Amino acid sequence: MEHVNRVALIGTGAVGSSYAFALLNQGVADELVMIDLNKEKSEGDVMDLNHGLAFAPFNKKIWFGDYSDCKQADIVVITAGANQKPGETRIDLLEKNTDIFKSIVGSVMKSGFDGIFIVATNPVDLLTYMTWKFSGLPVHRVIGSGTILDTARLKYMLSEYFSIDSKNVHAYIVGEHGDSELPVWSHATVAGKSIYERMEDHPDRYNEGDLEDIFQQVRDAAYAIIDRKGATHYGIAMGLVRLTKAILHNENSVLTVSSYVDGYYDVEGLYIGVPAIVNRKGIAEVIELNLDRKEKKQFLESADVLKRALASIQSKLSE
Ligand SMILES: NC(=O)C1=CN([C@@H]2O[C@H](COP(=O)(O)OP(=O)(O)OC[C@H]3O[C@@H](n4cnc5c(N)ncnc54)[C@H](O)[C@@H]3O)[C@@H](O)[C@H]2O)C=CC1
Ligand SMILES: CC(=O)C(=O)O
Repeated sequence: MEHVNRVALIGTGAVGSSYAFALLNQGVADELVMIDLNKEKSEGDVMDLNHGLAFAPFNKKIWFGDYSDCKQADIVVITAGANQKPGETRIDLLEKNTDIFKSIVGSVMKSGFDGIFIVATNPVDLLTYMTWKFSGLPVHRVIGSGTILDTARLKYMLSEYFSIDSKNVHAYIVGEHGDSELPVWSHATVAGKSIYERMEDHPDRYNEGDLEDIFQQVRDAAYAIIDRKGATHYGIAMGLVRLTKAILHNENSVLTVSSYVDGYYDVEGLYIGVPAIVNRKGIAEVIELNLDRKEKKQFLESADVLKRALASIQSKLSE
């Protein structure tokens, strides 16, 4: 009998319901079970999505469920928890969301789940670490969305700046999904040329100083969107579907996910956004880029921000 791919989604708020919608429209996964404390809203979403099935690429099964449904899930995606209010950083959410995760991850594991976790709730690097600790699963089967969204934002903005299709732009944001993240300009390419070479082709059009402005817009994008509409959800939802597809379709895709690094980049025992090969087993390999001196310093500073935040919450692991 053919394997039926099941995704269990925990948290069906702005991010979760957008993910469900994108998953359905892209025809990824055979079954989707939606779980949330807010039963009414989640049930409403399930009804609404089911009414769109006739227009989806192929038929799916979608239902409002409970933790027992996680037992047969290939992937559990967690988007539950508090989001940032205007002016709040992602790290400000740490304590509140760690408590929520302790209960959610405990309930998922109690079901007998033995698949792959994808975490999107903020602060995502730290909650991915917590999910790993609370679940006891191997590190390669606990993945955070990390800087996939920031990398997508960077590709979009570079594509606009250079007037080149974003598919021909290769550039990564790494580090914390948050204020200390950094761009890896030393490995950025546009139309097969290093970003700096491409700028030299047209010195009348391009200026290296513009790169800092582009990066700042990427780093601060969430604040800009939250100020305008209260939350960001479409971009991350599409990124989560991309990640789900890379796993279920065994794609060996390179994505800047939050991965466990221990000894890589001199960082020990931390989840942080780095390029990694993702396939049916989860994270198959973390790619260690040859960062230049400035980037390495920034990366270590970003890891330090995460390390300090983690230290402030260590007691939650032994409670
Ligand atoms: N990693 C990334 O790039 C991004 C992450 N996010 C994060 O995603 C998270 C969710 O954001 P939104 O969807 O905007 O929030 P939201 O408030 O719209 O939805 C959160 C949902 O979680 C549910 N929930 C809370 N506690 C729960 C529990 N114990 N069990 C089950 N469900 C529970 C709520 O009922 C609600 O439906 C936030 O932490 C936000 O910062 C948002 C955008 C991008
Ligand atoms: C909210 C958030 O983490 C983002 O849009 O990047």
